[in-house]
Amino acid sequence: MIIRTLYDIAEMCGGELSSAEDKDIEIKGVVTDSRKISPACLFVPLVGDHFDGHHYAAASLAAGAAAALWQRDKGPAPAGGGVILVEDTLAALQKLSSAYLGDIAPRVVAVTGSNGKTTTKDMITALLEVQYKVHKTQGNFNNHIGLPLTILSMDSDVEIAVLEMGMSSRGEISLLSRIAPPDVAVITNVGESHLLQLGSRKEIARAKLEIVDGLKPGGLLIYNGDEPLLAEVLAEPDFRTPEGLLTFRFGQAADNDDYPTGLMTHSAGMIFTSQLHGQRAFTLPLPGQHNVINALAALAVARHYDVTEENIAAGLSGLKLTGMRIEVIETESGLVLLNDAYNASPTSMRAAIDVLQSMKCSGSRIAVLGDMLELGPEEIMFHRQIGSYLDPKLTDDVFTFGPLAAHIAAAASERFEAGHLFAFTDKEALITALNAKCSEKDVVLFKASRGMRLEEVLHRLKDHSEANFN
Ligand SMILES: CC(=O)N[C@H]1[C@@H](OP(=O)(O)OP(=O)(O)OC[C@H]2O[C@@H](n3ccc(=O)[nH]c3=O)[C@H](O)[C@@H]2O)O[C@H](CO)[C@@H](O)[C@@H]1O[C@H](C)C(=O)N[C@@H](C)C(=O)N[C@H](CCC(=O)N[C@@H](CCC[C@@H](N)C(=O)O)C(=O)O)C(=O)O
Ligand SMILES: Nc1ncnc2c1ncn2[C@@H]1O[C@H](COP(=O)(O)OP(=O)(O)OP(=O)(O)O)[C@@H](O)[C@H]1O
Ligand SMILES: C[C@@H](N)C(=O)N[C@H](C)C(=O)O
Repeated sequence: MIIRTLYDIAEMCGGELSSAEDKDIEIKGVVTDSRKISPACLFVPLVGDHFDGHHYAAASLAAGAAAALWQRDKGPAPAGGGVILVEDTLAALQKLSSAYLGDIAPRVVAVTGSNGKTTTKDMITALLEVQYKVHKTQGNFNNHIGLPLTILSMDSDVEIAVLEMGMSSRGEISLLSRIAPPDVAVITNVGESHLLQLGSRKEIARAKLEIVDGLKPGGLLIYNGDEPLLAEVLAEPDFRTPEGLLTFRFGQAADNDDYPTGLMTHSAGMIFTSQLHGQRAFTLPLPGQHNVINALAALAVARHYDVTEENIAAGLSGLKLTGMRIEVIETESGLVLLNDAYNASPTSMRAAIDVLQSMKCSGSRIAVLGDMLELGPEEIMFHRQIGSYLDPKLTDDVFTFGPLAAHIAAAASERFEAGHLFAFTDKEALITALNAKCSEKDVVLFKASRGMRLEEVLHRLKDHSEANFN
């Protein structure tokens, strides 16, 4: 984490010390939540949708914060610690993080895309950290607040920072790319996430390509070559191509720079070979063909940083994914739960259904699917497409949750026999029905947008299975 004097912090964030006497106060770390104060930290009050952090500055100083930023338009600053006056605390937080990153000067690998940012970030980190001191985005801290906090939590000896950059509107990734100029930028894919705000998939592709706005001269762009929209935007006359841009395309198709040449599902994940690695087989402790494609992007980063073959193998075998991304949970009774409940869009929903429908199962394959949010005016069509994608020969029962997901069930009814589709808008009723339906021989997939909190249903089924299944 950042450790600096208050004088240095003021210089780095463009602020002004309220009192010169405070210049030698030592700051250890940055906190934006008064409920999570750490000794000697800098408290940064942010103005949010529900609270104004400035109301908690005095309490933060009393709780052990050494100093606080204070927005000039918020009246008199609190007593009880050092104060740096700024015009805008969020802008100051971002500027401080950018200055700190410049001081430590690690290599920066930035990861964006509609689906797979967190997964691919975890994979890249797993491959690099065998050979380098790596710092990565924790959880999903990937926006205009999360990225600065990620950078400021980095230690001074980090060699490579793997930073997730998320968005839901144009301009957001450009800002993040300029806060943390990448040496390598990765675009996992272009799906349908946040179509509501972007309006078209081409606009989503343009938003993802904002990641090169901060790319350092001679930087490398690693992108999904199966997505024609990315190549189209890159070729547009008014696309601002960074100086000395290097590119690398990965994907399923054989015209990519790297692609799978062999792929097999096994009990604990996937085994694959790729064009660039000849006969060498990689074991991925994750299910899903989409994760093999993510792994190709991670391998491209590892090769760029000269990670040895043995360290790549060690990294893959030690891979630990952030939770709720097609997480396989084997309960004591034998019931298998696929926790893919962190988020959902049509592309990731199809990928998850592919995993469910490929799983060996002595009982029923059950899909519990919730609303996919922020898809814009064609949201019903997208949900109906998922219903049509489900194969009644490979998925035995479908439970839907939410008003949009009801359209999944409606479309599936054209192929599924009666008695296998169950639509709910009440979470407790869904839980009761699902607990009654499932047995220890089943495999159950859970997938919905973050806003549905579908993991709550998974946890209730898990508890029920532990109490009632033999
Ligand atoms: C600002 C903040 O951190 N808010 C968090 C807070 O929200 P809440 O509504 O409760 O409070 P306010 O925001 O109004 O509070 C303002 C500040 O006051 C502080 N405070 C409050 C009360 C108190 O007693 N003391 C205080 O000091 C407070 O801490 C604030 O600083 O709590 C919520 C629940 O924990 C948090 O969810 C909320 O965090 C917001 C959403 C946030 O942006 N956090 C980032 C650190 C972050 O990166 N969060 C990620 C999710 C990022 C994300 O959604 N990414 C998108 C892509 C980007 C979309 C972009 N357009 C966007 O806006 O995000 C994706 O698809 O991945 C995470 O939490 O995982
Ligand atoms: N390449 C991919 N194609 C389709 N789906 C994917 C891909 N990679 C991951 N997924 C799925 O997308 C969902 C989100 O994965 P992950 O959290 O890694 O992506 P993300 O881009 O960080 O998502 P978010 O933007 O919601 O934070 C999970 O269900 C995961 O299984
Ligand atoms: C928080 C926002 N970036 C997001 O992921 N929205 C999804 C669609 C959701 O809320 O579920």
